[in-house]
Amino acid sequence: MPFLRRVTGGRGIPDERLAEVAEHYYARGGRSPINGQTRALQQAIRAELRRRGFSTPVLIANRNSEPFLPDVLRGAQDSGAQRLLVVTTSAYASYSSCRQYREDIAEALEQLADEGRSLQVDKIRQYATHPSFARVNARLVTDAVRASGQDDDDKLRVVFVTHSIPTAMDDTSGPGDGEGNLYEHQHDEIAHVILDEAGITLDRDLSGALVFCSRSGRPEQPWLEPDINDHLRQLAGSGVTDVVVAPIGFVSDHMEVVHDLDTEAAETAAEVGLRMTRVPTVGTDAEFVMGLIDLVEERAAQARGERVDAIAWPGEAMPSVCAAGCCPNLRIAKPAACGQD
Ligand SMILES: CC1=C(CCC(=O)O)c2cc3nc(cc4[nH]c(cc5[nH]c(cc1n2)c(C)c5CCC(=O)O)c(CCC(=O)O)c4C)C(CCC(=O)O)=C3C
Ligand SMILES: [Fe+2]
Repeated sequence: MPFLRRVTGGRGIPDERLAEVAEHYYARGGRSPINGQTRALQQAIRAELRRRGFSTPVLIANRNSEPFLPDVLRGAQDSGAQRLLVVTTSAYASYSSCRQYREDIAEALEQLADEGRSLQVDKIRQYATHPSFARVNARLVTDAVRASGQDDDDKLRVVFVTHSIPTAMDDTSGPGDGEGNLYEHQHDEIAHVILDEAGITLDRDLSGALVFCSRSGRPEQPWLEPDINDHLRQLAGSGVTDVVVAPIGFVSDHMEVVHDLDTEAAETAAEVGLRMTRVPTVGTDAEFVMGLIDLVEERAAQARGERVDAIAWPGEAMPSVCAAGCCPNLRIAKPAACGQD
């Protein structure tokens, strides 16, 4: 509950919802698998850096549980660090998946400034549009479609899933000079190229849809839809027998995946008679990790003032330094690090 209260900090998520979510954690020993998964990613990043000849220390900091960001920054400075480069475990644009992290970095730096400390913190660009991310997801979906054993294209659907967010948050996602809705748009584009790639590799005419999980908030507040469970019920009545569920919105098999998909959505699928194959998240896939370290090198080159060609697929590269006012906090304006504002 203390963790859940920190996550939702004053955002009007009803207590009943928190009590319900707490049960998902209690059912798994009172903790999330995300901690172990983040440590595995830390090791994989460290190994890839070593392979490229860098001995840079790799630290973990959380927004809502130990080790907390300000403590980690303080510790890093005590051991001699002057600059840090942030890699978030979150790929897409939006307030929840990008700016909120930047606000927490700014707040931590302010705390340190009050203690007379100063550190420079930069961040790699959001990597949903770095080619490695879509490529790894396409390979994982291809393998899962093959493993499903369903060869009839009419009977199989790929169900792409991401975290629902309030529609008001999606509406303002993006650099601000664009049309908004960049969160949903980036997912749509990735879902499309994955279907294309998997279809080409398997010589099949695959179809699928983008759906959402883990909605919270007040019922009267609109969030992105359809919910995966409603979508599965609908598919069952349309001749589909097999679903391949691809959690493209997440980078590890954390609680949203093991509970909301592997438990809840799997129950719905069983109830309506659909066979469900769940695609793994990118996790510590070597190609994904290499992509992250390519971005680390890209950001370092930018910091040295070198011209870099920021590769992207699908869509456009997100900036390493976010635009002023992008993906705004809809409740209170707060300072955010790693951006023009
Ligand atoms: C876009 C997005 C991502 C993906 C990008 C990213 O990864 O950043 C994400 C990831 C995650 N969300 C997580 C956990 C939770 N999110 C909650 C609540 C919320 N998430 C939101 C959005 C997102 N969330 C939003 C708009 C809310 C409403 C309240 C608010 O505006 O803040 C709540 C409160 C209870 C509830 O209502 O469900 C919990 C416990 C965990 C940890 C899982 C674990 O422990 O294994 C992870 C990785
Ligand atoms: Fe969340």
